[in-house]
Amino acid sequence: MSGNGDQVIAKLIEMGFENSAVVEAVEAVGPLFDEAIEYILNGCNRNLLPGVVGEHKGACLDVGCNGKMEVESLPVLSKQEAQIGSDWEVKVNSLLQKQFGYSSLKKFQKEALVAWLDHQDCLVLAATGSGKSLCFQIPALLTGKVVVVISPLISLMHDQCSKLSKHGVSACFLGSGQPDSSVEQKAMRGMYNIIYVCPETVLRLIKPLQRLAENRGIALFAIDEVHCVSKWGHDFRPDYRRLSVLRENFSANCLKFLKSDIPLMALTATATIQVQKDILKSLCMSKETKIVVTSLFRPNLRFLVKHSRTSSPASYQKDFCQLIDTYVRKGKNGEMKKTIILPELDDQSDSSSGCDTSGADRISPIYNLEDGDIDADNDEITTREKEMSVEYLENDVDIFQSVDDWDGTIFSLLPVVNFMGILLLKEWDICGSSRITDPPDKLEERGRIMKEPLEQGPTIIYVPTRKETLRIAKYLCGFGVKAAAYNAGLPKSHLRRVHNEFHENKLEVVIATIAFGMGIDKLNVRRIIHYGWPQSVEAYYQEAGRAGRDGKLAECTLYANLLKAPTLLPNRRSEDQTKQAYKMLSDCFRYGMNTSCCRAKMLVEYFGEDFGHDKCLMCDVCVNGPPVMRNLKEEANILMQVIASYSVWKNSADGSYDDVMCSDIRRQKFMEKPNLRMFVSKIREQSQKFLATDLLWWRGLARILENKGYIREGDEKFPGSSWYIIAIFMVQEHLSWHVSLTNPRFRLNSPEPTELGLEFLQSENEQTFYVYPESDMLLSASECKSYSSFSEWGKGWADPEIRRPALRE
Ligand SMILES: Nc1ncnc2c1ncn2[C@@H]1O[C@H](COP(=O)(O)OP(=O)(O)OP(=O)(O)O)[C@@H](O)[C@H]1O
Ligand SMILES: [Mg+2]
Repeated sequence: MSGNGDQVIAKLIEMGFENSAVVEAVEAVGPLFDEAIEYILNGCNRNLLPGVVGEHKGACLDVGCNGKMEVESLPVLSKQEAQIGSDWEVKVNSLLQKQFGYSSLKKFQKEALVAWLDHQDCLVLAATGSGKSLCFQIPALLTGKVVVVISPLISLMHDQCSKLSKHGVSACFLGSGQPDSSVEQKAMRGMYNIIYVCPETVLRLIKPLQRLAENRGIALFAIDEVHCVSKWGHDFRPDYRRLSVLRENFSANCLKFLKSDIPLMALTATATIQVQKDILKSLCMSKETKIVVTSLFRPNLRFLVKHSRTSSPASYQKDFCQLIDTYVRKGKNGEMKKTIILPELDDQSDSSSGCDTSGADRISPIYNLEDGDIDADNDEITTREKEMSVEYLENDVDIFQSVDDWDGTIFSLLPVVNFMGILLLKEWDICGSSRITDPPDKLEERGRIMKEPLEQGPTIIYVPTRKETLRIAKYLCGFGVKAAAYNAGLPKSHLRRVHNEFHENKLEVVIATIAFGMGIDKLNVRRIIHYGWPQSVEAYYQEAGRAGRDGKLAECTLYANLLKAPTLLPNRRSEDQTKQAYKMLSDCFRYGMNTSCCRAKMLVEYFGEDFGHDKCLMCDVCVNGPPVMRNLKEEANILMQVIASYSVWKNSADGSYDDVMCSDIRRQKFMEKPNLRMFVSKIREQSQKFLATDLLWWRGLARILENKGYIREGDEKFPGSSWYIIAIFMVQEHLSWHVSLTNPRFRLNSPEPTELGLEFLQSENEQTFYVYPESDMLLSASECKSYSSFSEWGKGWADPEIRRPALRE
């Protein structure tokens, strides 16, 4: 990043660097942000300050639930340079029981600790809710040294501090959200066992942290939610990328008093293989980094996808009827609490105008609102939203229960050699409670669990825009559901209250944007609803991971308009980031379109895990079975033909395409900007049989052909992209084939048949092409009223009676 000198100076000062140091750095390196930071930090290296800043007195300060500090004894085994003997496991188990009330470490936690004991860097890839936090909390307790945890959200840091405080562990968080200005100084004098800090702040604290390392000692740098490092990930935070300074500034080379580099421990639940590689490289983690991997499979989560137009009151009525029923109609003993008559709503009406809420408590979806507090029209989820969520802070949240019902049952332990030739510990660490303790291959047992009703518990509804959080909250409140909106544009007082009441089980439903997600550790969330397309599979799985952290059955439902391709939410992105964002959106779209593959399998395999089974037996695909396979040889042939002949024509301009292009203008347009619509109209001109076949249907077929490797995007400049999804955008937005992403000159070429595709076209003997039609194909066929050879399809799909038997052996 570079900018004008004043801007760079202002930003650096805002980050907390000293005025004089900033000015000196910018004078030395020019208005270059990264270089200036490096200059300042290197300056730190040159001028390491000796001496004790503060004395560690064997006492620590806890952030109590009221925000006050209380002095407590340090639960440490010894002071600096603790001798951790071979009996470390015994010590850890005793600490675990004493401090947390857990009986033992989970297998993956133990592996991460072994790496740390060996002074090794470690990358922990473990499922949401599996207990990654403990991997970096234990080293602090075991040594009495400080653990510095880099975390992306202040709300998350605060939650963790509050929870630790409940367990009698001293912890604090630093940064813009810290109301007490003395905490930072105290932390740098070694008065807390665990310091949570956001990346922006850690960059400015390098020098004091080096002093801390010399005095009390730093046992470990933990980088939580480390997928934020990677621009290939779903939640890229540029400041995370600068964390390579930790390796540079806390190595034995740099700090002579260290015997070995201070180890780095990086943790996440949602990193694809590409992201994992990027993390290791970006953080300059050691070549010897130990990678601890658990299965990302969450066996107690049931995944479903449902078609809904979303964001209209008519859809709310259809989609939330059951939810309202769950919370409002059933009282404590199962009897009706109050009668709510669901009103007939018309699509245009205001979300709650037609609701009969007589007798229902009127609940406001927003607390403490003053006029002008909400900009309901601000639909954008911008970088600012994330920043605001970073700024948001609760002072009085201390509501977590101490629960010990997560059992690390290991199903298999198989070493796998990963992409770097590093030995991976691959384990099935199933986070089940007593209700779900069986491995996924015990079909009958899982089939039984699947049929059981969900227990009582709250719901989180994720929506793409701030406006929708308000609309849906208002709609649900209108029926007496205790619901509240949560988005970063709302006043902090409201957000604090929602956070509190959600954790205290006073709220039944929270309707949130992405501002309410990462790391939230509430045990009994029973439903996660995504209302509208998520931006990526990673974000989806991360948010879905808030459900069922008690190990009991929970449901994750994606409601999306399966007839409409998703769109990218506005955000500032570079060209590369935009391409990547489209790629991730396209993967998410595939997940929604899928009708034949187990959803849990699709999700975990997205992250590079071999699921090892065909079915989870709980998701909608496993339960309902795939639709009937269809022989689409004829349809595939004709689509391939028009694409292939276009490709030939484009290369040789032999005029064959002219025959079907009626006007010069159209021909010209097609020549320059071919799109699926035009291919389809060409098919319609060639064959009466396909006159009524919907464009959406062809779109689905094109996707299947691409998946089979029969067609591909011709432009190598856009690797990994799916041309079909771009085509969808174009069809919907009436855009040209020349897609303008961030760079208007960016150009996509037309799809072309692959060699495999050409072989397929020529294979006269190959009479069949059986495929599972996907969601858009089925829906478009079922909605098609006029003549269509596919008109029976939708019926087949909708009617379970004529679906495939659900659970095949
Ligand atoms: N060894 C253990 N035994 C029993 N329970 C544990 C153990 N370790 C952690 N837990 C529990 O697991 C739950 C989830 O822990 P944590 O928040 O660390 O998960 P996480 O892996 O960081 O999830 P996410 O990826 O969503 O942030 C916590 O409620 C914690 O109490
Ligand atoms: Mg976590």
